[in-house]
Order: sequence, then C-alpha cells, then structure tokens
Amino acid sequence: MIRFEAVGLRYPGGGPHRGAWGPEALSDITFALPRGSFTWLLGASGAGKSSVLRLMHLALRPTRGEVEVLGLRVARAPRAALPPVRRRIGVVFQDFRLLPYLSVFDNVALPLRLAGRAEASLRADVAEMLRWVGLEAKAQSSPLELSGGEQQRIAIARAVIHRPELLVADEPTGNLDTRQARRLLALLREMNRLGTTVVVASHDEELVARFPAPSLFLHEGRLHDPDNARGLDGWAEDDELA
Ligand SMILES: Nc1ncnc2c1ncn2[C@@H]1O[C@H](COP(=O)(O)OP(=O)(O)OP(=O)(O)O)[C@@H](O)[C@H]1O
Repeated sequence: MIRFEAVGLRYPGGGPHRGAWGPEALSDITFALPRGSFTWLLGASGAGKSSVLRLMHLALRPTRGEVEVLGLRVARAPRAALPPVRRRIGVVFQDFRLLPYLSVFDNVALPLRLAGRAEASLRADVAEMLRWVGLEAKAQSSPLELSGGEQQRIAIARAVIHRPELLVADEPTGNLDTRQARRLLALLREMNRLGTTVVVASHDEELVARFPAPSLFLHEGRLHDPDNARGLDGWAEDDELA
C-alpha cells in the first residue's frame, strides 16, 4: 500500500544559495505500511512529518530512493500517472487549504464532483457530512467566515467524503478542543475499520495514548526506530508488499 525505500528528500534552497538544493529534510527512510493499517506519525516540530506526508500524497517526489503508493512507483512515474492516484487519497492539510471563493458546501462537495458524482446524489452525502462535523448551518458561508476549528472540521469533511483508499492527515486536531479531537479520531478509526488506510501526524500525546496504534517516529529527518514500522501484531496478514 505504502512503501518507502531508502528515501531522501531535499527542498530547493533559498537565500544566498538560491537555485541550489537545501540539506536533506529526510534521510534513509525505509518502511512499509500494509493496506488497512492505521499509523501515527510522530516526532518533534521540524522532524519531517509533513515532508513524509507530502511524499505519501504525491505532492512531492523523493530526491533519492523510491516511494510506492497505491501501486504507483512515484520516483520515475510519468507526470500524467499522478493525478488519478491522487484522487484516491484524502488529505487533511495542516493549513486546511480550503478554497475561499467556494462555499463550505462546495468545498466539501469538491472531491465528489471531481469523481463525476451526479449532483442529485451528492447533496445528501454532503449535508450528512456537514451535520456530522456540526456545521450544517454554515453550508452557504465562505470558509473565510469560519473559526480555525470550524475550518479544520470542513477540511476533514472534504478529505473523507469520497471514502478515499488512503487518508493522510497532518495535525488534524491542532485547532480542535478535546471533545472534538476524540470525535475526529473515532471517525478516523471507524473509516480505518471499514478499510481505509490512515496515517495521522500528531503532536498530541494524550490523543495518541488514547488511541493506541503502530507509530513511525521521526527524529531530525530520520526514522528513529524502523523496527516500529514492521512486525507489529496483525500487520502481516494483508500486507500486499510483504
Ligand atoms: N517547503 C519547504 N522548503 C524548504 N524547507 C522545508 C520546506 N518544508 C519543510 N522544510 C524543512 O524540512 C524539515 C522538516 O520539516 P517538516 O515540515 O516536514 O517537519 P514537521 O515534523 O512536519 O514539523 P511541524 O510539526 O512543525 O509541522 C525542516 O527542516 C524544514 O525546515
């Protein structure tokens, strides 16, 4: 489902060295996550969590090594091969990335429309998702009129509405209160139970302790304990990459 093999990632450098590459943000990252798994991605600020997630949802390609996601080997795949795979992935961005010129309803409906769902059939699904995140009354608002926590709930609704095969979430509880954070985690665990592979980056130790699951721990761009990612109970049975 997801495989990283000796992955390195550099960002383009800025400042006086414009045009050159910066230092490696990720080095020698190797792990495999089976289909249907739930994984926490942990580590201090700057450890590389967002970078790993960007590689997982095909926003970036590795500078070295290989990343395989949903059967696609990303490193040398032709550009045209990426969008169809991206559409099978739900992403909750740390900074939400809601489209300000669309209403809340249209933001959440977007993945269904991109997938070609008929207008008549998607309205009920969007309304139900908005009810679930408690924002049905804001359906016609602009995202700019919402609080940070409300925007986060809309970003989550948009990421899960099309039941993606893979869901990656970058600090999805950062702007939520404790009750909402637990509710969100319960939703993600339920989606996982129904078959979605889920990867969640988080700083929230209390939440991680409350929903125990295998974790990948990053430290300064390296996987701290690669053994954490392998051989955990119940992982081997449906690991298509094993
Ligand atoms: N767009 C970028 N351009 C250049 N360097 C970047 C970029 N994004 C991240 N980096 C660098 O890559 C390293 C890892 O950053 P990353 O955002 O992946 O960490 P993180 O663990 O997600 O941190 P946080 O929890 O604070 O979001 C950092 O040294 C950071 O400065």
